[in-house]
Amino acid sequence: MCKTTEWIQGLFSHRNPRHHIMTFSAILSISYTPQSSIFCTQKSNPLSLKTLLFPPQVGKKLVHQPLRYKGFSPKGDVGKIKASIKWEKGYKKVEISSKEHLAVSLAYDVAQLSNKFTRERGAFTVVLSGGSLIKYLRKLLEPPYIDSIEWSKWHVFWVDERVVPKDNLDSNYKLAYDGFLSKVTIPPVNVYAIDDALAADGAADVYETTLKRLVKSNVIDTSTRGFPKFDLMLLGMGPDGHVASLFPGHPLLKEDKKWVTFIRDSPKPPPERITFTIPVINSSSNIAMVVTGEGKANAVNSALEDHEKTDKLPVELVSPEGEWKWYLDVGAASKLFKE
Ligand SMILES: O=C(O)[C@H](O)[C@@H](O)[C@H](O)[C@H](O)COP(=O)(O)O
Repeated sequence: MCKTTEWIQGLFSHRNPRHHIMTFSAILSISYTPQSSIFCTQKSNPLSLKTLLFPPQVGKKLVHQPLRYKGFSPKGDVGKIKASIKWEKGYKKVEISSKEHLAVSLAYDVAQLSNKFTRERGAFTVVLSGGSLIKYLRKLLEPPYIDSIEWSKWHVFWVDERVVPKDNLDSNYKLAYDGFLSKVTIPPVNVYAIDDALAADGAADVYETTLKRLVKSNVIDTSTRGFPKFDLMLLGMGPDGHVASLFPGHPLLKEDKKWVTFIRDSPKPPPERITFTIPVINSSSNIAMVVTGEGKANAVNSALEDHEKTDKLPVELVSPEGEWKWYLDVGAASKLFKE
């Protein structure tokens, strides 16, 4: 159930001088209640609200003002602002909030999805990233979630992993284990770490074989194109727009057959990694993009604007079959909604 204290909805068109017409539907809310869900459909009366809040003469400028206009302060925890940005497959949902509120909202959404998939499929397949993502899962370790989530139904994977021993400080498995997995009751057999005894190519092959087995036994769903369809993929993004271990300009971005591949020249250390490919990422039922920090503002802006480009950032190749929601802090969102 979506509980929202105040809704402002405006529908508008914006002509991007560099490209062509983009249509945004911006939905702004102020709320202190963690009410959002990737599936949460907000009920409002756009016509009357539009008439009330955006008089007919409203143009581009006013439409871009609400972030400042509503007294949105980068320092104050004023609640969150949402925007739903239209794109060819529906809406990219965007939430902008403080880092603390981001963690609250993310936990709420993950718990909703866990309930849904556990009920519908008897399993919940979750893909983790490395980096700061793990710390944003921290609210799941607190009541009410820690006691109410059916952890035994979770199956945990990594969208990418560094090819290092599991007890190495660089290991994404170690990061997730120390910060999250060791504190919940997911059966160890449902946690799919890489085989750290193998080199990158072997580890990628073995990981793909594991995925194939789990697709066959219906633990992992399948997309119409025959790729594994994970229930929820939790992605981070680098300042250069990389996702998983798919980096700008790298040939791996074009991989369209393999499910899992490897890289030996990652520009972000350590150099050897395995990674899911773009078609696997795009087959997801839900993608949650968790992006914080001003250093990522340009890449965020690029990814959320809908104009045509030839040289796309990795994040701009993400185009999930299912739902797509962005969780941004004020820094990462600082270049959005600007003239
Ligand atoms: O193994 C990795 O390096 C990560 O999986 C990587 O893709 C990460 O998710 C992004 O770089 C964002 O990391 P931050 O959130 O820490 O910036």
